[in-house]
Amino acid sequence: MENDEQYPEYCRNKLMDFVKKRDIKIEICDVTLRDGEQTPGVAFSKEQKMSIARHLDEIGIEVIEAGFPVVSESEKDIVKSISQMDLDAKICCLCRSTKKDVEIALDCDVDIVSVFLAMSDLHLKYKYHKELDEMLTVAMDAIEYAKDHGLGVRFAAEDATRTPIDRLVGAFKQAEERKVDYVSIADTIGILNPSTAKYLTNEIYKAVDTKICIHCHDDLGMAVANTLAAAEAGAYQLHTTVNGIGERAGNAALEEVLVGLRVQYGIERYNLKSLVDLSKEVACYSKIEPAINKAVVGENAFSHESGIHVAAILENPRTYELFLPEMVGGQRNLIVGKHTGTKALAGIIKSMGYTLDEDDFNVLFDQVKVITENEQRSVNRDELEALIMNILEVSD
Ligand SMILES: CC(=O)SCCNC(=O)CCNC(=O)[C@H](O)C(C)(C)COP(=O)(O)OP(=O)(O)OC[C@H]1O[C@@H](n2cnc3c(N)ncnc32)[C@H](O)[C@@H]1OP(=O)(O)O
Ligand SMILES: O=C(O)CCC(=O)C(=O)O
Repeated sequence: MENDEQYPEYCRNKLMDFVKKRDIKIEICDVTLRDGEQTPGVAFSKEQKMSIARHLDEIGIEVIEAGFPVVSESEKDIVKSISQMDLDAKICCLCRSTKKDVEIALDCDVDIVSVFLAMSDLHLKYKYHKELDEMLTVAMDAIEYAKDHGLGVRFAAEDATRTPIDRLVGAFKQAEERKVDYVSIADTIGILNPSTAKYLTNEIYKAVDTKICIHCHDDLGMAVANTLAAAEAGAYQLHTTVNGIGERAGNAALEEVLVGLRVQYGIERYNLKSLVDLSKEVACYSKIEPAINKAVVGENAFSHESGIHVAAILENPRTYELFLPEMVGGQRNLIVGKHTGTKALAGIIKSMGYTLDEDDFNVLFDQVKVITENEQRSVNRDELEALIMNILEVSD
């Protein structure tokens, strides 16, 4: 394989030079330990949460949402323990729009509280059974209380993407008067697409001077695209979870957002080398394996079987890889299957230390085709070696 220094680890999307967008000035707030843990059936232990937090910090994640302390005494203890880990990342926790939740957060020594409030008609009517003004008054009181106690504050508009924009702007302005540090656009039910993510973020960007957060759910499989589209319109804090875990279809996947930031916008400051390890860790603790074809961290993210692809990859992997597996701590797998070609098979057996004469090679190639087609599967390296040994024995 060619090791050509002129190619970097990844291919920059040069088409981005033609796209109209704001300067990408961003930070990441990873919410794996809070929204990620809201995945049905997931409950991380204290040790697991602390280990994930350390890993996120090593990657260079700027803000870690450590939990929702009002959930339980144990959750409160975990959030406090993470706050005391002395990480570079700022530690944030979730609070309803109540003083009580902020008081509990204060006990946890967090840097930032995320005070959330839904303002859509549906949520006001069926969840709170209250008028907007009443809810907003309580929310602003909670925000003032948090600010008075020296906390950083995010005012998060739950279900923002089904809330009238003027109502959203009005509430954000009230929060801004109270000097909140961030306002958050939460796409709670995942209705956005990249066009509307850009439109809504742009409207908020024009109306307020406070940093904007974007929090996307993946109900239509667009959470990562929506997050990046919002960043192009001026969103500053991008919310992610490892492996995209979270409520229902999950959240914007950290690994995809980080690689997206690098490939699309050239943001290189995050240490991506441990993304695959972190994914495995979270998969183990959450007991949820990412899909085999999941971008960046799925088992097939760097697997290749097709003869034409493998033949080219053997010359230079960049022919069929947007970024090299080493960039994210992954590994390339060349698979022997129905679609394997002669160059690929020759390259693979050579890498295993074998060379066969033409007749033996043709026998091996035919055997591989028969097995993979009749049994509808690939051939692993042990089996391939056994086939080779058998052929060599017969021809001796
Ligand atoms: C979009 C999001 O992800 S929001 C976060 C969602 N996460 C979770 O719910 C996970 C953890 N939740 C829990 O452990 C519990 O639901 C708790 C501890 C938060 C609350 O438990 P309970 O006191 O038993 O209340 P319950 O869950 O039945 O109902 C929620 C209450 O919170 C209120 N509430 C919900 N959101 C808010 C808000 N943003 N601000 C103020 N009150 C709120 C509801 O109106 C309801 O109040 P009510 O009890 O007066 O009717
Ligand atoms: O916007 C936020 O910071 C959190 C909101 C949230 O979790 C949601 O609405 O799904």
